[in-house]
Amino acid sequence: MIRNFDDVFKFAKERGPKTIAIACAQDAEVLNAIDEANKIGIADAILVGDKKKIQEIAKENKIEIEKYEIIDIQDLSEASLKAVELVSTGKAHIVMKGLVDTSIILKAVLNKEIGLRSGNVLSHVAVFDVLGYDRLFFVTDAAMNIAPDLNTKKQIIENAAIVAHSLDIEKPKVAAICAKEKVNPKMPATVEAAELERMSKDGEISGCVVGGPFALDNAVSVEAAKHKGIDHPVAGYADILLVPTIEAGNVLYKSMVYFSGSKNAGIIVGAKAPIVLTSRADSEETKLNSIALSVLMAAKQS
Ligand SMILES: CCCC(=O)OP(=O)(O)O
Repeated sequence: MIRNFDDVFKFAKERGPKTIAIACAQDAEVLNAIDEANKIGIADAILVGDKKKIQEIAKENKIEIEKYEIIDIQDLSEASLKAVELVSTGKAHIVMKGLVDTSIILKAVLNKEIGLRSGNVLSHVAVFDVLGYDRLFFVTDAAMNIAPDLNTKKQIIENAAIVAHSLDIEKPKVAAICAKEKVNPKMPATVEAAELERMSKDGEISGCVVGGPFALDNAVSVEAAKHKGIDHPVAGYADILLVPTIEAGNVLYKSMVYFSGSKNAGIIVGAKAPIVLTSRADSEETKLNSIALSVLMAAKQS
């Protein structure tokens, strides 16, 4: 079982290298991250984007850019489509978002002719290595699904469970996070959380154990759960934190990055191949962690 990012890198070295097609690669953090991933032997890259800018950034950052194939496309949508096409035609295993809006790259991923649709719901999974915990947390969905309905939440959970499986966590515990741990008909998220637990018990959700509703404290802290008198196999032991809406997820994501200094990674799953997708403001380290995570996902999917 993989418990932290050191383990993620250890296993990515064993299960990689994988080739990453980077859409709009003219970004210093992205180029430094992919070059580091290449140096440690987990990834190779095809850089799609503004060649002149890519070469300038490489020179400023002392990156030996000759090692990589560059496909010169300046238009962001066209570059995103080309990166996706490289994956759908088998020339690369993973797509990575460079200096481009999430909506543009996702439009390319969903393109009917050359996209990477699989028929499943696509969702974002952020992985956090939090100081003081001996396991990784999976937060979903902080970036894509705005206000998922019950069935979409089920699929978001199953997508996150697949990511956990790629990290050798066989039966992840999923907490459906709400503002409180009791069902309140005035709070629809609590009603749906209880329904997700029921669906899990009845075998309608695969690859994990779901509990809910939980507030964040009793999902991640055994002491908090005991203090509140909650006796449940998921209470205090959650691996996957299913948030009710994108606002809750995005605030949790950015709180963990900016207030707790947690290490993190992010990918989109549910397509035919993993898509590395972090916040534009995330660090080079986060982008490198995300590459390592995507290598494990690609190894699982191939
Ligand atoms: C994974 C977080 C998605 C996000 O908020 O991205 P931006 O900060 O680039 O908007």
